[in-house]
Amino acid sequence: MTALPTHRPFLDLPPLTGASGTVRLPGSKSISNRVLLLAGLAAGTTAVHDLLDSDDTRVMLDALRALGCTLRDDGGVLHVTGLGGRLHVHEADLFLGNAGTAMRPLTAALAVLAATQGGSFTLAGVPRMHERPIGDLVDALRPLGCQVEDLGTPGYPPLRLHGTAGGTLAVDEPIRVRGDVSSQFLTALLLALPLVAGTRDVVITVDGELISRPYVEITLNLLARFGIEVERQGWSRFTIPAGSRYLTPGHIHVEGDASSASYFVALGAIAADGGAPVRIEGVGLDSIQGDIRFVEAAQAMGAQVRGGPGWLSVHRGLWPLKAITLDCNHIPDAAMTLAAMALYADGTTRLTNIASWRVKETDRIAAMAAELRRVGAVVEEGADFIAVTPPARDAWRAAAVRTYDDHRMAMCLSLAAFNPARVPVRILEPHCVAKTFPGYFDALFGVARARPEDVPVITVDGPTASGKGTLAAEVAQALGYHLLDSGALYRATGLAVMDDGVDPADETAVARVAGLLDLRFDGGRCWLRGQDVTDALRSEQAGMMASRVSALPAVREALHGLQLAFRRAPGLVADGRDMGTVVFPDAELKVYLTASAAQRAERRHKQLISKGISSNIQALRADLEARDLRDSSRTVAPLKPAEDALQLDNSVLTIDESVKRVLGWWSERRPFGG
Ligand SMILES: O=C(O)C1=C[C@@H](OP(=O)(O)O)[C@@H](O)[C@H](O)C1
Ligand SMILES: C=C(OP(=O)(O)O)C(=O)O
Repeated sequence: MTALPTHRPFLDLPPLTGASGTVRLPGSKSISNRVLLLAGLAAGTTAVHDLLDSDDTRVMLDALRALGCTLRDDGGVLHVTGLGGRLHVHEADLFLGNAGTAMRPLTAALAVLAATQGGSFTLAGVPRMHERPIGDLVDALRPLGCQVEDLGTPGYPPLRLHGTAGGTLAVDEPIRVRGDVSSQFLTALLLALPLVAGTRDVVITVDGELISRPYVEITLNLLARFGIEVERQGWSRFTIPAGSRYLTPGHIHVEGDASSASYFVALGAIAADGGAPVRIEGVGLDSIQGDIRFVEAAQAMGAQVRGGPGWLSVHRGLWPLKAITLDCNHIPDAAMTLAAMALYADGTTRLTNIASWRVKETDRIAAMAAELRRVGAVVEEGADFIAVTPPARDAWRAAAVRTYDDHRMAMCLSLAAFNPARVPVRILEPHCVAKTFPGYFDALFGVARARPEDVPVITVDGPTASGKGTLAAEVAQALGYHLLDSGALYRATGLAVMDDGVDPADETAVARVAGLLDLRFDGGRCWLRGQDVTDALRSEQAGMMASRVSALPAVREALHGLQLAFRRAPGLVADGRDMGTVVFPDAELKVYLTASAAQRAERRHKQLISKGISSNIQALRADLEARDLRDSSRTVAPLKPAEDALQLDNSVLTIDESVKRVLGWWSERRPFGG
């Protein structure tokens, strides 16, 4: 399982200037949750390849598990052994988060199963899910004989579905469902009703105009993969033939998510102007997802897109982008990305026929209008449209934008960071991307470029054992910034010098070792020449050696470029001894961390004891004082606070208190207010 993003109150994006490189997309949410349900209803085992791992699929997996399906992860391939249409568990309380693709289809499937085999199931979600309509689906199920009880506001989750064994359903007459609020109600019936199509055709008719039609095509496509060939007459009559049974295809592959692709198509259109394109892998022009047609909309705005099976490649074409007016009913999710692209258009972009935006993760028309205005755009909204006029160059504002627990708000608004005014953007509650794209920001920073001088840096300098490593790591974690433990570079040089038997006093030889340092930081571990040296770096011996080699000017010079390269979006926290004075003299915040020698000796003593290493506190203190003296009296980059550094004596502060202090200073310096 991939790690879900850390919960942090905000993520600041520096002004971004360009983009190129490759993004590998996570799996499609719509395909993943349909495949999981179909595999869960079928007999036998289905091997699902490239399944999306996100909030929406986790709630579906939890539900299947609770219902008695067997799930086995085998090196990234999920083997789902289904129920074969027979309930194994007759009572369960299911929590479905904010996943429409879990709530609606499971409601239909469990209503039918409970009504025919007996059982009682409650389906609930997050508070917003309890504001998302489901009445049209309930209204379709009740006349069949399904018992659906409203546990809250009628027409909305939570619901209880129950029934007694041996019940039959009235499916001889066509089953009517409204299609103008969400296509997921029809999808839910199509996925569930093969359960009762044993001896007769089951017909579903759609009342009212069906919206979001391409999602119904995904449903039909995947039903066919599971052996069920639904006959469709226009968009108003669907027949599930008598004798339909879910048959596992054995293996099934989930395409990359076409809605997730839209952010990178937009990125290419806005920012890939330097030769190399933004390449998107995992979804291509052969996709079965309707949102692939976002590509046409992006092309109409000026994007240059090429593509093939499983890939897209995007360049900037027209600039500024061309404003468009578009009926977006066929691409309700990706259309939000057009609203963000509209920030860079040559006039007013008008997106119409998007009333369903109002009943999704949030009221997306209202939310998008409010947040685009916050960055400076002029926005008009109506019941079913939004019209966006970009900010004039000097009207762009550094804004803290709200995301309303809506993944797409966070991803769309990140595109505002390419503004010509070079103002940063603060994304509030950025972890909401976990609904469908947990790694979104990493993917974005993997391809987006910022000018180094626009990337914010916080430096934390101070004497040995002052706790700067811990403080810097915590601050970096809180802000989602990169971390440079510059001491580790010197320690690693020290280790490499010992390894190679180089004389630590031979400046030229040591500098050569430093210049060729093959060092990699990854997930809190550090590899030197392919070997994990995380613990070795912390040894007293490495520390003493670091202090010696770091006094050599040629060594400091050799490591300088390496250190500068850590300054990458979204930002950097750099800890060391000369970060604020020499390496990042333009850092926005410089902290000089101190603690009394007695305190530092005691901390180091405790640290060593906890590792089972005995030590003498007096000797430690003498060592520290000797090192302080050597570090502050050396001629190159002596240890001293930068003139503009803020001093923090943490002798009597807890780590949390120190972190809070630094984050407080930081927020005072940011342009977002509050
Ligand atoms: O069936 C699906 O997978 C979906 C259908 C669409 O919803 P509506 O039919 O409610 O527009 C879409 O917005 C949603 O993200 C996924
Ligand atoms: C509307 C969306 O989700 P859901 O599947 O919960 O309807 C979406 O992902 O944009």
